[in-house]
Amino acid sequence: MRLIRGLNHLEPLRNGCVLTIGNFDGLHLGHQQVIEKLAERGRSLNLPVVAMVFEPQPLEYFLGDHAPSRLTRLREKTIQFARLPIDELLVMPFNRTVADVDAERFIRDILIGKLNIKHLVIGDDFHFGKARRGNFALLQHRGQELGFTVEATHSFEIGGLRVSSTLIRDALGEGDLALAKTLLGRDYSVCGRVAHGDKRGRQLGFPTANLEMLRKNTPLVGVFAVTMTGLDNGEMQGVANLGTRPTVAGGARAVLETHLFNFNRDIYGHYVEVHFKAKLRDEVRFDSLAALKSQIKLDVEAAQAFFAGNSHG
Ligand SMILES: Cc1cc2nc3c(=O)[nH]c(=O)nc-3n(C[C@H](O)[C@H](O)[C@H](O)COP(=O)(O)O)c2cc1C
Ligand SMILES: Nc1ncnc2c1ncn2[C@@H]1O[C@H](COP(=O)(O)OP(=O)(O)O)[C@@H](O)[C@H]1O
Repeated sequence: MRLIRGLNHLEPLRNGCVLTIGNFDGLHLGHQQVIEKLAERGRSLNLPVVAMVFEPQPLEYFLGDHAPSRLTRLREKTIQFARLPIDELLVMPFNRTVADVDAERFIRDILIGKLNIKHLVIGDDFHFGKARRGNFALLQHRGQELGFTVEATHSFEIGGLRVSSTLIRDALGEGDLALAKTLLGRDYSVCGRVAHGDKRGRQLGFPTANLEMLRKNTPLVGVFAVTMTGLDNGEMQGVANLGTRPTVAGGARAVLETHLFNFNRDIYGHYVEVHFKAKLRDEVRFDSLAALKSQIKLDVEAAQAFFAGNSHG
């Protein structure tokens, strides 16, 4: 998969492509199905498979802090996309200029001029262009004139539930990691680079690898049994706190802190992925560091019990 940031970095696709456009936040099972179907189309037409995402997501541009929390930041989306059968991920910066492009021009200059689309897959509620005037009907119309077909994605259901980013956000908000996993097709995870903290963890006896949650807000808070990948020794088990650390007055922005079992290495600067396996409890404010330390000891035991139970069945 090639990652292309902005149309300026894209040579016009002379032979055309098959395209889908969306937010793809979370790359959940519904998204994965859309990509699989698009890839089939690409194979039968012998054309490259392209996905277009906007960054920031349009709602974030318009609503700022009031936009729904993100499941996946761009880098995480990129990692998940790379696991799917697509050739190009086209990331379009979303700003006033893009928001103001009128729908006809978006079709003419971008979809045809640059991408030369032959087949397009979008949600039937997809709107685009200035004042959101572009929609499915317009695309179908222009498709007939300009020589491309348009297909609506069908909502994908599991056990009667319509898979959506919103449903996953709600599941995470309730700490229902099992439901999130069912909808995502994998454990919910967060990626990032291990950063320096306040060096308090070591004093407490529980060093923690810290990932700053760079997204504005996180749908998930609490203490969890987790695994970490990205280091050279495979999947490692640990316990993690995701939140604002009220005991040490952490700050407004959430941090993900992972204490790994039976591990004692400097991993600052490593790019890792933390996979959430089970929620152990909510984050609380303790009156003293001693009380926090006793609780962390119990959390470690609870997480180890979870892993021990799971390995037997
Ligand atoms: C398993 C675990 C559970 C935690 N639970 C809480 C908590 O409930 N409330 C809280 O304020 N901080 C909690 N913390 C965060 C600690 O305050 C934090 O790890 C410690 O201050 C070290 O910070 P540092 O890595 O910046 O040095 C928890 C940390 C771990 C590893
Ligand atoms: N078992 C472990 N789990 C997590 N990090 C560990 C562990 N052992 C050593 N480390 C290292 O120690 C660092 C965490 O120590 P800590 O005192 O919490 O410092 P900081 O406040 O900078 O996070 C991690 O970033 C990592 O490099």
